[in-house]
Amino acid sequence: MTNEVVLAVDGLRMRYGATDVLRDVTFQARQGETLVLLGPNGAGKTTTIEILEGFRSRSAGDVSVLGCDPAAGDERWRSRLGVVLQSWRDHGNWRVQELLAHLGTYYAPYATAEVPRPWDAAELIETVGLSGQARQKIKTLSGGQRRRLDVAIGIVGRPEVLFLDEPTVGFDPAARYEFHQLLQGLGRRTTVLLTTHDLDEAGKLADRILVLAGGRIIAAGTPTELTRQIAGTDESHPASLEDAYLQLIRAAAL
Ligand SMILES: Nc1ncnc2c1ncn2[C@@H]1O[C@H](COP(=O)(O)OP(=O)(O)OP(=O)(O)O)[C@@H](O)[C@H]1O
Repeated sequence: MTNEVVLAVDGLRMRYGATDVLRDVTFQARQGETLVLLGPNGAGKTTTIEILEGFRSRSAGDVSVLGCDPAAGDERWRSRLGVVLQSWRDHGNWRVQELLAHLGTYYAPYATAEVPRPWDAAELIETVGLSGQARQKIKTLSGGQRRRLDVAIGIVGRPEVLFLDEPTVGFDPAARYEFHQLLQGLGRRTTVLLTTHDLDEAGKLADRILVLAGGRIIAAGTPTELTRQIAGTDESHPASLEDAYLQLIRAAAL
C-alpha cells in the first residue's frame, strides 16, 4: 500500500425521488488498499460502487477515482478500472477464450511500460481456473464458472482500481480460496473496492471495512478494530467480526 489516495469520496448523496439512499458518505482508499463494503440488503453498496465506476450519476458530493470525477471519465480513465458486476449475461454464444481475447483488445492501446495490457487470455483463464472451459460456450458454463469468468473480465485489463460487487456468490470453497489468493496476488498496484455478505471473506481480504446501513457509513476500521469495539463483553467467547457487525447493524436500526 502507498500513501497515494486513489479513491476519494466526500459528502456523497444519492436520492431517488424523495428518498435518500446514500447520505453524506465519505471515505478514501489508498493505492493497493482493499476496502470491503458491508451492509444489509438495500444499504447502498451497489449504488456507491456504480457511482464510483461512472455508471450512475450522483445527486451531490465530491467523488474522485484515480484523480478524475467518474461523471466525466474518458476512455483512458475507464481503461484503468476493472469492474465485476453482479453478473455478465451477454455473449452466451461466445467461447470463453474468444471473449477474453476480444475484450482484451480494448485495453491494448492503454498498455504502458509498467502495465502490459491486456492480460494474456490463456494465462488469465488458467489463473481463474477455467482451463477446462476455455473453448466452451459461455451459455453452457455453470453458475460458479460464469462467476469466475466475470472475475476474469474484471481483471483482463490489469486494472489499477478493481470494483467487485459480490464476486464470490456461487463459488465452491475451492474457487473461493483460489479467488482470495488471486486478489491477494494482485499486489500493491491494485486498489480494490469489494462488496460481500460473507463476513469471513471480509475478515480475510479487507485492509479496511466500511459498514453501510441506511445509506450512511456507521462504522469503519480494520477487521480487528471493528471486532475490538465489542471485545471484552464475554471473556470466554472472544468477539468475532460477525458479532461486531450484527451489533453495529442492530444499533443502527434502533
Ligand atoms: N433506480 C432506482 N430507483 C429507485 N431506487 C433505487 C434504484 N436503484 C436502487 N434503489 C434503491 O436504493 C437502495 C440501495 O440499493 P443498493 O442496490 O445500492 O443496495 P445494496 O446495499 O447493494 O443491496 P444488496 O446487498 O441487496 O445488493 C435500495 O433501497 C434500492 O431499492
